Parts: sequence; structure tokens; C-alpha cells
Amino acid sequence: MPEFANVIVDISHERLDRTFQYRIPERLKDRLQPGSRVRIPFGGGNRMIEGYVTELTDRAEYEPGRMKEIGEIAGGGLAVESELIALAGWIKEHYGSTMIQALKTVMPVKDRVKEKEERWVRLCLNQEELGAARSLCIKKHQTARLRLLEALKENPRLPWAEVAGRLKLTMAALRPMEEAGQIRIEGRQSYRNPAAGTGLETPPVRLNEAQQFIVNQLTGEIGRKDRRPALIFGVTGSGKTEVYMELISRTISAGRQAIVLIPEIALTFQTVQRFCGRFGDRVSFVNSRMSAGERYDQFERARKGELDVMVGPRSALFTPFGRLGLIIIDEEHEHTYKSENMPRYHARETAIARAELCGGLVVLGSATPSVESYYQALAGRFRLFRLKKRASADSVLPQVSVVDLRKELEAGNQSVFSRELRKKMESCLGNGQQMMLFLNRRGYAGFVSCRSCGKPMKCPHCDVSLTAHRNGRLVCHYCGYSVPLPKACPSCGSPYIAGFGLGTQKVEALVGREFPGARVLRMDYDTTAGKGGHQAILEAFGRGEADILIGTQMIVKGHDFPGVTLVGILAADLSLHAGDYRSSEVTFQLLTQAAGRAGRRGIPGEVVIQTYMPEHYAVQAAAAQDYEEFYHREILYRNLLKYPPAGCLMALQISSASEEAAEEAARGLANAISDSCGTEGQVTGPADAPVLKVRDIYRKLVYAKAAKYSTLIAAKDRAEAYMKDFPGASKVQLQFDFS
Ligand SMILES: Nc1ncnc2c1ncn2[C@@H]1O[C@H](COP(=O)(O)OP(=O)(O)OP(=O)(O)O)[C@@H](O)[C@H]1O
Ligand SMILES: [Zn+2]
Ligand SMILES: [Zn+2]
Repeated sequence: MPEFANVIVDISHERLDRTFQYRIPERLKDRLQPGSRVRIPFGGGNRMIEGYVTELTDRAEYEPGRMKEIGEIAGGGLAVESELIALAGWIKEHYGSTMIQALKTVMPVKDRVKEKEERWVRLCLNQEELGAARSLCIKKHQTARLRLLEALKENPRLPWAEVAGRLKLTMAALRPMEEAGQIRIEGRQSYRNPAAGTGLETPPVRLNEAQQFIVNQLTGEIGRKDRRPALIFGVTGSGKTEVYMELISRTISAGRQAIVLIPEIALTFQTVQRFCGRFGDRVSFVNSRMSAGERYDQFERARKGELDVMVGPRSALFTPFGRLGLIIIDEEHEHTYKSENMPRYHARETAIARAELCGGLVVLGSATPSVESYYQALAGRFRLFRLKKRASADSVLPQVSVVDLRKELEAGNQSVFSRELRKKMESCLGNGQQMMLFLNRRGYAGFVSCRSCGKPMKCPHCDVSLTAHRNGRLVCHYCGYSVPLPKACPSCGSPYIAGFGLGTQKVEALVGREFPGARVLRMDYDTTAGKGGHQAILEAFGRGEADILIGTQMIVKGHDFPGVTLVGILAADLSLHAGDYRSSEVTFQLLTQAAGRAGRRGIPGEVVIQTYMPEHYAVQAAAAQDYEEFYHREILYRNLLKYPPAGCLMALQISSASEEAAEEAARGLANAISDSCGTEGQVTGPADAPVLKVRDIYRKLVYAKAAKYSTLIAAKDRAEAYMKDFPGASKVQLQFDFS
């Protein structure tokens, strides 16, 4: 049992940065763990305060003789804070980070600076009353008041900054309006519910047999006995969301709370509305466009018991519900569930860890489950449920055809539109229907391929695509292998070797040239930069304001457009060459989802997949909408090369402003972890990151593969120890990334 405990004394504010170390008295040894609430002497005199143990350690931070002892374990049972601190401890261990980083991840800290700015003016009148109030203002020549009422008519809740700034109203002018009950001035504290008023009362649908079966298996007697995570593998539109809502409803009836994770991009107004329609005021949501203060408020409401359901992206997983009973992860295969910042936790694994702490259930849902989850399901570690048919009878799966772009080139067609796609576009436009053109640029990182045979240049050691670097060489970012750009294709001898230069703007221009009458909307990172930008574009398209929506992967996620009958996938293979062992999986998911956008109501949809690699199993399986076939082929590859889930993979990212220091540390780390793994693991690198230098910081990568996660955790500990002794440690940063 460790000798010392780090204790945090104030978890709600910026003091999260600071822990205090105490000695653990003999009588409390074996009784403390991360999350334990304790009473400790603090400051001068005999003052005792409460704190939480964040970490148990054998390393004294200062002279142990001068260290105070923990007083006692505080009563009050398992506060949600204890649960979250324990979870932070798990994250730290499992993903490699400092405890402070982990704590900040699970306990969003209130941002005090923002608090003051956030005041709002809200309209409290209905249409009729507003009309009367405006007439009165006109009669009395109260122009400032009138100006405000006009603005509130457009937007019933205005930020204070705008009222005082652009509208030029003073507090003196507002007070009488507030007293008359026309408006309310709200502090951020009273900013109750971002979802208020969005719900259209919607009675629950009658679940079909397949849906009901899942609900029965996961609740009641059976559900209580079997607490394994559940994977609902259901085709798009099969009614997964209805199942989630029924499960939530039963969770609430049992006096517990639910968290629903939805990828940010799919967290649309419609989604929020659907949950509000069912759960009214007891549901709230968070998203990344909210200020830290707004998010904090919603978490506070959850902590105080004002809510039963929280909907949001990855970070909503840490909602401080005291009696959490259910965590749902929709679209569980989405890569955004993995954090890109330290600690690089995965929401799926972390949800399972939290559910274990609170005795809750985890339910994952997807039309294209991640290879990891399906693997766990087949191994019996997850319970597997299927929904094979779309829930509404008039909705049928689309007709998919695959076009070989090499043949188009042979036939003299140089356009980005194949002959088949062009014909279908013409008839779609002729019938007054809508289409989506999807340009697959996900993971695109400068791979190079042969225009004649379609083959990408690959690393002979890692079976991933090589990446073109500025110096004209092709580089593998897993192992560092590099070759000069070949003059002829190693497979077919053709000299047409090139990177891929098609962007959405270019597609838009080409559509304009080839289909002059068509109304086009484009959605990519440029057009969606503003707040709610992508929402506005989707809504315009949904209202039928354009015939064609052109976009990147943003357009394929969970949006339901009844008018869309054709989906064209312009370059299906781009994501196949992302230089990552997951690239086939990502491609299969994107293609399947893009295809699923066509023909969701009545009219059968058509999908054209254009590709240089029609024979690739990811393309074939997506065209056939056959997940099993894809999984079967993919897992062979993962097994062969021991990539996850067949093995475990840890990446070390070493960054420094000095390339020399980064290189030296990376070499040392590679040796250290190689030593630690022994014969249990395999270490590759150091190699340059796909983008070596970002903002003048050089980044090197070292990978370790092992059959057992524990081997990698031991290697991680060794790497941390190595860095402690590394002479240039202050110049070098080390981050871990597990997958
Ligand atoms: N039992 C049911 N009876 C009638 N309609 C249903 C039923 N279940 C679902 N639906 C309807 O079918 C449509 C698709 O359902 P839902 O959104 O729940 O599916 P999903 O699997 O979550 O879809 P996606 O994969 O797009 O997220 C919705 O319009 C929903 O209201
Ligand atoms: Zn070739
Ligand atoms: Zn390689």
C-alpha cells in the first residue's frame, strides 16, 4: 500500500491545478482509493476540511517528516465527484497522462472570466402582447424601446452586449420594461435550458418486434443479470434512436439518469428536438459551440438533479449525474469519440469504465460498427443485437453501382463524372429531385497513386500508403521507410503517377460548367466556418433551395433528406490511402453511410460509387451493403499484421522545437520501450510524423505493438521514467496515443 496520498481540496474552481500531499496513517491503509472523500488538516490551527484523494503514491513530493496526516474518511458515501475522480485515475493509467490532465478532462472547470459577460435580455410577451407594446412605444415616441422590441421579435433572446452596444439601450431604459413584465434580464446563472421550447410533444412510437426484443433483453430481469455492454447493429433508419429513447425512459422510471453521446456533426436541431419532444424539460444538451460557462451550467443542473438526460458529444460522458444508469453511444464507430488532446481517451472504453464504477449499462449503436466493437461482440464480451430492416415500410435500401474510373480514362472520358453518373444526374435533375455529390477526402494526406492501374505506392513493411514529402520522397510514417518518387508505376509501368488534386470548389466549378441550370450548395470547411454554418447549409438544402449538395464527409452523417434520390461518390478510394491501418474501415463506413443517404422515403434511391479500385473489398462490401463481408476481410488483415483489435498499438509522439532533441529522445524512447516489451512486443520507428513540423515544432513517432495491453502499459511507464532522466526533458514533450 502506498505511503502518500495526493488530495485535491476544491474541485469546482481553478484550484484543480493543485493537489496537496498527505501521509496515509496506518489505520487508513487499504481503505483509500482515488476518489475517496477525506478530512484533512489544512492551513494553520486545527482547521479540518474535506478533500478528495486523487492519487496514491510512494513518491514524496517533499520532506515526509513535515507532511501532515490524513484525518479520516469522510462520510456521505459515493458522491459523483468520487466516481469522476476514480474515472480520471483510470484514464491516467489507461492512456498515459498526468492526473491533472485527467482531472481537467472529467471535471470541466468553471470559467470565471466569461461569467460576467454573459447576460441576456429575453422577451416575455406573446405575439399579441408584443404588437400592443410596439403600438404603445410608437404612440409615446419611445424609440429605444421600440428598437429593442423589434430586435426581440426576430430573436427572443439577445446577448447583453448587443443590447447595450448595437441597440444602444441603457439599464435605465430597460428597468421599466422589466418591471412591466415585457422583458427579463437574465444572468448566465438563470440561463436554464438551451433546449427549452424546442420540443414538439411527440408520443412514443409503438416499437416493432425487433426493437421491443432489444429493450426487453436490456431491461428488467435479464438486463439486471447481464451487464455486458450492448452493441445494436442496425441499418440506417432501422429505429435505433427509438430503442434508445425507450431504454432512457425505463432508466428514468427506475430513478436513474442517462447520457446520450452523439457525434457533434450529427447533433442537429432535429436530434435535440426529438429528445426534447420525448423527455421535455428533463433533457438538456451540450455542444462545443457553447461557451465553457454555458456547458458548466448544464453540468451543474445535472449535478443538482434538475435533469435526467444529457445529450452531447464526447465530453458529455462526464456529466456529473449521481445515479447514472445508462450511457448510449450512437454512431459508435465515429472517430471523433477518440480525443485528440491529452489524455487521448476513447469515449467508448471510458464509458465502459464509468459504467463499471456506477453500475450502469452501456449501449452502442451503429449501422457500420467499428471493427473493435464487432470483434468484442463476436468474442462475447459485448451483447450483440441486430436491426436488419428499416423501420418505416416505405423506406427501401438504395441501388448501388460501382464505376471503374480506369475504364473511363480508357474510353477517353476525362471528366470527374463518369458516363453512368452523368446520365443519372441528368435524369435526377430532369425529375426535379435532389442529389448529393460526395468527395471523399477523409484522411487525405498526400498519398500518391498510379492513374492507369489505380495502385497507391505502399510501404513494403507496414502495408500502409506512403506519403509524399516536400523533398520529393515518399515516406512511411509508421516505420520511417522512404524512397524517391518512382518515375514509373512499380505495378504496371505507367508513367502517370500523381497525387490527387480534386477539391470541392473544383467540383462545384465543374458542375456549373456541365450542368449550367442546376442550383448548387457546397459544404466544406470553408463554407461552414461560421457558427452554425453547416446547419444553415443543410437546412437550405432540406428546404429544397438547391438541386445538388456538394461536400466532404460532413454531408454523409445522419442527415435525412427525403428529396435526395441520387448520391454520387466521386473518389471513393481517397480514404483508402490514408496511411493508417484503419483506412479500409473508414472508407467502408463512409461509403456505406453516403449510400444510405439516398432514397429514404418512398422513391428508391440510386448510388454511384466512382473508384480506381473497384475490386477493393471495402468498396465491394459497401456497394453490396454487406458489413459481414467487410468485417471478415478486414479482420484477416488485422490478424495478420497484429493491428487492433487483434493486437494493441501504442504510439509515442515526441515533439520539440529542436529536431535534434526530438530525434535523440525518440531514439532513446524506442530503445527503452523495446527493452521493456522484450519478446512480448514489437517496436518500430522513430519515424517522422505525417506532417513533420507544425508551427515550428518537430514531431517524431515511435510505435509499439503487443498482444496484451498490459505490455504496453508497462512500456508506457518505462517511457515516462526514461523522460524523467532525459537531460533535455524540458525541451521535449511526450504524448501517448493508444488504439
Ligand atoms: N416502431 C416504429 N414504428 C414506426 N416508425 C418508426 C418505428 N421506429 C422508428 N420509426 C421511424 O423510422 C425512422 C428511423 O428511425 P430512427 O431514427 O430511430 O432510426 P435510426 O436507426 O436511429 O436511424 P439512423 O441510422 O439514421 O440514425 C424515424 O422516422 C422513426 O420515427
Ligand atoms: Zn500502375
Ligand atoms: Zn513502413
